[in-house]
Amino acid sequence: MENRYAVGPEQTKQFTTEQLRNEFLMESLFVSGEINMVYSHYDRVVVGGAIPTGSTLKLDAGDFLRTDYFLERREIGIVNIGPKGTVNVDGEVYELNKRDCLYIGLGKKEVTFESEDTSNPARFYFVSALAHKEYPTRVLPIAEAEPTKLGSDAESNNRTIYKYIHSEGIQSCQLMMGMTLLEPNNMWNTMPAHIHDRRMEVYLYFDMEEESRVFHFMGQPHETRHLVVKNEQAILSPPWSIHSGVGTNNYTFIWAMAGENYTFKDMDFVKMEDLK
Ligand SMILES: O=C[C@H](O)[C@@H](O)CC(=O)C(=O)O
Ligand SMILES: [Zn+2]
Repeated sequence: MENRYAVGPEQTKQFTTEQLRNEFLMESLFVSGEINMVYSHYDRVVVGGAIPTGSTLKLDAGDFLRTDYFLERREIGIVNIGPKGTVNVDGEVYELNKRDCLYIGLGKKEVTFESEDTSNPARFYFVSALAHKEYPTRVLPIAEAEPTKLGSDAESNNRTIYKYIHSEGIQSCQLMMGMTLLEPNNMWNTMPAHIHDRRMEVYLYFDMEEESRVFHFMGQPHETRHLVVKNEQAILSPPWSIHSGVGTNNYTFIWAMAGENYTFKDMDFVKMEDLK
């Protein structure tokens, strides 16, 4: 578990490219045969990746959380971004095909990840937030997630947002999670940009070619910076920051939020003349 403290906008202004990347970019969540996690102090979310290639990989609190088990005080959303795999939750087995989501509620003690075919392993992405009560553990296949069409070809941002965990989908304490698919030849996400000072957000970019890059924009609207992102890398987006990107090729991303309210539409859109 890697620790990341929360930094503020005034400090962030002074950062070099390397410092920006160290604070906000998670470059190596996905490593074959490993489970890797980052603990962020923005709303205390844990972001992780697991690629089970041999035996199962266990979601473990280790000595970092100082709880007896990972979900003792937490809930978690998991999306498989690779070939078929299973998640075992206290003996109950959940199958996840590519793009399916599993939510596990507070208090479940043992969570393990497994691939159906270890030579072509599953790739589990997850985001966990603090929880105050147990909501039912539930799978939502991508086909049953609620789609919302946004953008247009003319603006190069024609895309569909699928919501998995939110007030009208899988219920949770504070975690919201979904996936955005761009139509072919559309490269912009979340432009016009927005901020929501009441919630932090995590972005995972994937389904990208090795040579493709996303230029992810962050920062206060009048003080933007960018991060150059490769396939299966994730971004911590502070509550004071925009989060928007443009790719050199098509890509998909998973967004997750945690924080004060549970209102997906709570977003303050940034006027174009205010972006600097
Ligand atoms: O607060 C909401 C999140 O930023 C995402 O839902 C935005 C997004 O997926 C998009 O516009 O493409
Ligand atoms: Zn947002």
